[in-house]
Amino acid sequence: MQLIREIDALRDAVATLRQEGGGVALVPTMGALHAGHMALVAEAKRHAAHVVVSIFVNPTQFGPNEDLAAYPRREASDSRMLEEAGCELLWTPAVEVMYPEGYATTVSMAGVSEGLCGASRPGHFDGVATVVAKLFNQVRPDVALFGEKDYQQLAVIRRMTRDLDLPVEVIGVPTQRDADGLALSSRNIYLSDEERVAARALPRALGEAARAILEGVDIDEALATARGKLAAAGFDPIDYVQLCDAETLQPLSSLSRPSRLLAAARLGRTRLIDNLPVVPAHS
Ligand SMILES: Nc1ncnc2c1ncn2[C@@H]1O[C@H](COP(=O)(O)OP(=O)(O)OP(=O)(O)O)[C@@H](O)[C@H]1O
Ligand SMILES: CC(C)(CO)[C@@H](O)C(=O)[O-]
Ligand code: BAL
Repeated sequence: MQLIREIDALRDAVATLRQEGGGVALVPTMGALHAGHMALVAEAKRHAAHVVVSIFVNPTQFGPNEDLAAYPRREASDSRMLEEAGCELLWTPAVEVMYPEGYATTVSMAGVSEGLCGASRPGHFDGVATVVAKLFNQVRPDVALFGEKDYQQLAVIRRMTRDLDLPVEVIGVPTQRDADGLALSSRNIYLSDEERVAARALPRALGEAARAILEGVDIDEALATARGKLAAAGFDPIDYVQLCDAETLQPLSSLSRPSRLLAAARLGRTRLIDNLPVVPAHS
């Protein structure tokens, strides 16, 4: 595996891979890799002969009071995991390479980026859309893979790719979970042992709410019950528990079309997110 830090070297290395044929897949990450990331790498290998992974803790997607400084960085173990998984190029630009002196461009969109985490994390999705657009231009992959764990992020990237006519197929990968259902996430490392036990209330509350809604329980009642379960488990604040249109992410008051149940809440110093599909049988 080649570890590359400069754009010219990246472009040369990707051109060499492309000459071999079979296509190029990109898996953008912020490192501190776990089985969730490795699921994306495994899926990438099913779509292209060559897998490029980026590790870049993108400062522009962190708010002023968020955990940019504390965000886990594990370069050595990340490299080992990627080498073993068959990744051929690891793109790890420095912040100054990604955002050089004089940088002044932001990719921003309306709609899917505005509610949910867009409301809780002002500017977050501008940061995400901008860095992913840059990663797409730097690597020029045929396919790019993102996790459904960050469902709103996936929707933002799909929207951007369509709107800007970017020649990249965006592929979503199902959320990988721990044995007790908690979505794998780099930030789970922040949880104390006690908090880690309490955190399982998030997937459980969402699962129970999804089942209730499919059984005809009033949506507002089901969402309020889920919020109550999270509060009882120690989550505070609860940023949102919301049933949304699966594509537009607009809030839904009836189960009229394929939907997604999304939640974000803080447990101690750790903000956790999760989401589940809610698809009525007749849809
Ligand atoms: N449990 C998971 N299942 C599927 N995909 C995942 C999972 N965790 C992360 N991913 C995906 O991996 C990619 C890189 O995410 P990132 O590096 O931010 O890791 P993370 O675990 O999401 O970290 P964080 O704790 O900051 O949310 C994203 O597309 C993300 O959706
Ligand atoms: C997509 C991404 C790599 C952009 O920094 C990040 O938001 C992430 O890891 O989910
Ligand atoms: N995968 C999540 C990226 C973030 O929270 O910034």
